Amino acid sequence: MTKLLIILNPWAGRGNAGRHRAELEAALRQSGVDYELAVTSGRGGATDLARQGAERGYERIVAVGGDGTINEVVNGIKQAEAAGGPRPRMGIIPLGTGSDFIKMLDGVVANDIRGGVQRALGERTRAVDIGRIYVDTMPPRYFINALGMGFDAQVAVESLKLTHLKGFVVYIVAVLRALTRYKAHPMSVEYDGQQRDGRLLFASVANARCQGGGFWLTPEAIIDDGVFDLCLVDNMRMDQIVRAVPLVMKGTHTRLKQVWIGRARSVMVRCPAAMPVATDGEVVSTSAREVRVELLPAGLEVLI
Ligand SMILES: Nc1ncnc2c1ncn2[C@@H]1O[C@H](COP(=O)(O)OP(=O)(O)OP(=O)(O)O)[C@@H](O)[C@H]1O
Repeated sequence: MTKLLIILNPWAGRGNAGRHRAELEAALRQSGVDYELAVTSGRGGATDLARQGAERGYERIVAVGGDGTINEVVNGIKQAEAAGGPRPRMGIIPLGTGSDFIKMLDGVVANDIRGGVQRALGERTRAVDIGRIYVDTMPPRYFINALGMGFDAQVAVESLKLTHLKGFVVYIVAVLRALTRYKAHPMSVEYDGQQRDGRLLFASVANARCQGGGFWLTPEAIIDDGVFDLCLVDNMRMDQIVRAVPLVMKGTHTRLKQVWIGRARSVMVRCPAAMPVATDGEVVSTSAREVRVELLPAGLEVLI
């Protein structure tokens, strides 16, 4: 009989996930499934729990939280697989702030606990692409939604500091803070053997269309097409960025002359002055000089 490992990040959605714990357990009990509930105690906790769960033979591991929790569970599953273990399938019960990744999954809506439990127990899966990144000398990390380098990663850095705010306002305030703090540096982007150099505001390598809690940076991306969508943005003045923000929220920024959209399977980004890097909204480094990205086609089965 199926046994689920449920990994709950109580802090996701600024405490929204923790407040739904009783409802989650009631839905699990009602479904009759055998499950173990593991609660994270801090950053990186969901990665350790997912890796240990995979090593202990769980075939289905369910992330309960936002994109950061999903990212950590993906990392745990992929780490266990890289060490020679089997690859469990991942379920998602979305209780986060932005929950951008689930916007790619038909019928998956935020805060739908019963629906999430049903999907975790069902047989429908979607094999989605996964990104693997090597940042300077750090061990590899994985992402499922998007990788940001430069200004968009600085937005993630700022949003982590805004613990007193909730919802979409977190990202708007984080953008405003990043605007006053971030300085664009020369970057060199190599993608599938081609190259673009310049003083970039940011470089984003995306698997999905939406990131940062509602910014449709790569509006044509498809999570299982075997290729990344790239969005490179030349440096802009502050007033130009402020005018571009509402366009990015609709995905219509792609017509701006400073924006370049492309596709690639492998990407290398160098920034001698060092840049912030974030995957799925989680800060990986605040001072990276070299980031290598590779695509793992159909790298994970998501229970849908
Ligand atoms: N017990 C905990 N206490 C505090 N923070 C935690 C705990 N467990 C995990 N975290 C951290 O919580 C952060 C936020 O998680 P997550 O991204 O899932 O929620 P969110 O930011 O509200 O949603 P989204 O990323 O979809 O906007 C992650 O950086 C994670 O490492």
